Amino acid sequence: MQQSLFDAEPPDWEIDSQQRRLVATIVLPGGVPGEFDYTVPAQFVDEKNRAKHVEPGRRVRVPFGRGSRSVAGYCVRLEHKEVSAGRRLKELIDVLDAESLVSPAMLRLTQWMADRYQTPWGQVLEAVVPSGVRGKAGTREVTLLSVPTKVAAQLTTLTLPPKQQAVLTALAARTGPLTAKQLCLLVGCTTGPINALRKQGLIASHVERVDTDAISAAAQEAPPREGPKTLSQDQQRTLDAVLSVIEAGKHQTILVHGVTGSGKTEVYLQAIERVVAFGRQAIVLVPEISLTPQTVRRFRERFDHIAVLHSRQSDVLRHRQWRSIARGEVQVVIGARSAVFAPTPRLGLIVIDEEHETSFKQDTAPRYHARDVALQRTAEERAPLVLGSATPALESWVAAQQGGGWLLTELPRRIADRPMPAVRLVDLRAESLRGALSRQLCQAMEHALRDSGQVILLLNRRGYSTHVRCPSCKNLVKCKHCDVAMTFHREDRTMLCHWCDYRCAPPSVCPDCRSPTIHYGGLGTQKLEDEVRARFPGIAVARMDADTTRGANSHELALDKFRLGETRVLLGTQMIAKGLDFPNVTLVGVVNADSALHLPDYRAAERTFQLVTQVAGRTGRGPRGGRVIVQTFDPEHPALQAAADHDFHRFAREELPERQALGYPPYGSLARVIARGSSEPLVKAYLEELEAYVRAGDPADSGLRLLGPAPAPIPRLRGEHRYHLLLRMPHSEPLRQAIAAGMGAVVLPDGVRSIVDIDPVDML
Ligand SMILES: Nc1ncnc2c1ncn2[C@@H]1O[C@H](COP(=O)(O)OP(=O)(O)OP(=O)(O)O)[C@@H](O)[C@H]1O
Ligand SMILES: [Zn+2]
Repeated sequence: MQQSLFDAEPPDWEIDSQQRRLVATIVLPGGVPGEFDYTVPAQFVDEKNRAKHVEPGRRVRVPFGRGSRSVAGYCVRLEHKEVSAGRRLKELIDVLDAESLVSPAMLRLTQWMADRYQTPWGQVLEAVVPSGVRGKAGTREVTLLSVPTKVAAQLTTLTLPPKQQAVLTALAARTGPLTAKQLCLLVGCTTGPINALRKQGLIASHVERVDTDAISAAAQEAPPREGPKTLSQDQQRTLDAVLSVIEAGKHQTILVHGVTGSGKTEVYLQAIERVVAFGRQAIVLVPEISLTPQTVRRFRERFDHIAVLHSRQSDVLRHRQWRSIARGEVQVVIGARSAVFAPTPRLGLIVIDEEHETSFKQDTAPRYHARDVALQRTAEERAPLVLGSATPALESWVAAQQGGGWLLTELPRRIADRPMPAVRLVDLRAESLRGALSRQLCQAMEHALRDSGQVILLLNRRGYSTHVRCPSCKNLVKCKHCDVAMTFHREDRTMLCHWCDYRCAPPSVCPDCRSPTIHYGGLGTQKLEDEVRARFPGIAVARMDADTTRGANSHELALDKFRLGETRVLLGTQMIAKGLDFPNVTLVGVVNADSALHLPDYRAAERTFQLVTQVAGRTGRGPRGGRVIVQTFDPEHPALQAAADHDFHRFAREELPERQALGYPPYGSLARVIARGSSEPLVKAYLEELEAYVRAGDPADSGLRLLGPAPAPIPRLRGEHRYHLLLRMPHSEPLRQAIAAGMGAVVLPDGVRSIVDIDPVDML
């Protein structure tokens, strides 16, 4: 949608002067939709002042709206246009960036995202360019002085006052430019003679951005170099498939389905070596949680120039890395989902490891999925995309079947033909459980520890007691602001809401019926830790969850201790479930496999399959083998049965027909509109109106299905009521159009906010 901001009455003298004008098109970062045109004054196209040159990808300042408020926006287009008769465009006020923040390719990508995720283009750009880059963190502008070549040639023929002569000679003798301050120090003068020389045009100046300090970002010590490993047959076959696409210089998506421990990472490394040999760059996306020192080390052992991007970096470091990547100095960028926007000048390959992970989906606007963005980017920049997983997302799996257009390669065996670990499902209904650990799991732990093996225990709930309940009135202690149970954390003796972080003291009487007894039920990682310590005295136990990994390096330190064998039992939430490669782990225990099974989410079975398969994959990775105990109240569940057999094919075969019957992804496209506000009737009424509008405008044969509006599974969050509307259609494009039309037409009442989530992952 092209919009222009015109003044109401053009002055008379403008009307005749219709001509082609240079017009900059601007989008705004603050969520205002639309594109806005401005004319460009001559000073912003002056070749002599590149720092103030207007250019797509730079930010500019413009007068906006009726009051011509000055706002910053991104220039996304620059072209000569007929300015329509009798109208006058406003003028650009200033150019804010001395160089473009985003490449033309990235502009196209963000425009695609804006459409795909129904988010204003400017807002997408603001999210894609890190704040450290926008703020040019760690740099400042300096004015640098130099002697123009013409002047340098006739240096000896000039007659100048002695000080000026000294300054000019000193500056001419330097190979690089200097600041005025440096020059003063060098010659031992004030700025007087320098200014005099600048006035005469004998010294030229230009403005440049420099680092505030000279510390190199690459202070990391390089580990000893490793050569490539001799590949297994499966690995070689997979590598060949990837290399043939790399060499063809085209785009193609390759799904690498390899069981846990089949050596997928080695294949990525060798493929990237080829990309780097071609002078191109690779981007490797990993789930944030897998950004372990182990993964990074494996890349550092192979490549000279690595950039690691993660969420805990300072703005200064992020800005330096961004610039270094943009200059083409970095061979491999490793990072979580936002690394998909790394400004590599010659992209040769994107790899997404553990491509099924939900952390690749962003949960704030723009609600993009890094897999889809990577697909679009590699298609545009004609590079291969490699997706790897032991448990591919069903969307990817279907796309890689016959007719889906992707290539599929499989690694069905582990490295060195190691067997997959035996998995035993323990039926908790048949156990009279005193604590968290069944008799079988305890025995297996004793056995593993006696054999000097190590143990991983997965429990996907942090805290001590996950529900605190009054035994007489049966009421749960809930968060004051959210409709969710609060968790008791024993370390600081507080009740905590995991959604809004609200804390309060544990109640001494029931808040509802004042009964003096309160029951602390439900099992969290803290309680599990206590139980393990009590049952296995003298054994070093470590817990890893969001509470223990707040410190900057705590995650790495905990894993290092486990790798060195100082910790014997590692227990924690899903952050210990994937990516880890510790050969001495001979037992994995899943304390409660059902936690994800009963979520109100059509992917509940898939999530359960993935989690159990991935955590089971952490054992049996060394010559000593390994086994897995999975505790469940639902041992017949097909997802658990398939996970116990490490049988992804069977899981897919059983799950896909159900998805197909219901029209859920991968057989249909899904969107979710969530509305929230303090007034429940208003929130509900808004979605009802939206639902009615979309339904009325729907052609009968579109296949549209509308579900709701209904209260969201978490009906109240941070003091606001939440409703949602689910929309399903066979194809994504018409679905997005229907939503865009509805959102455009139905007025949002005051105090109600709404978001659109295309291809939602979070269903709560
Ligand atoms: N060709 C090879 N020869 C010997 N060892 C190898 C070879 N390829 C990989 N390895 C080793 O095998 C182990 C498992 O490999 P890797 O971690 O890459 O597997 P993966 O498929 O990524 O596993 P997961 O999906 O479980 O994370 C690693 O310790 C790795 O160094
Ligand atoms: Zn809360």
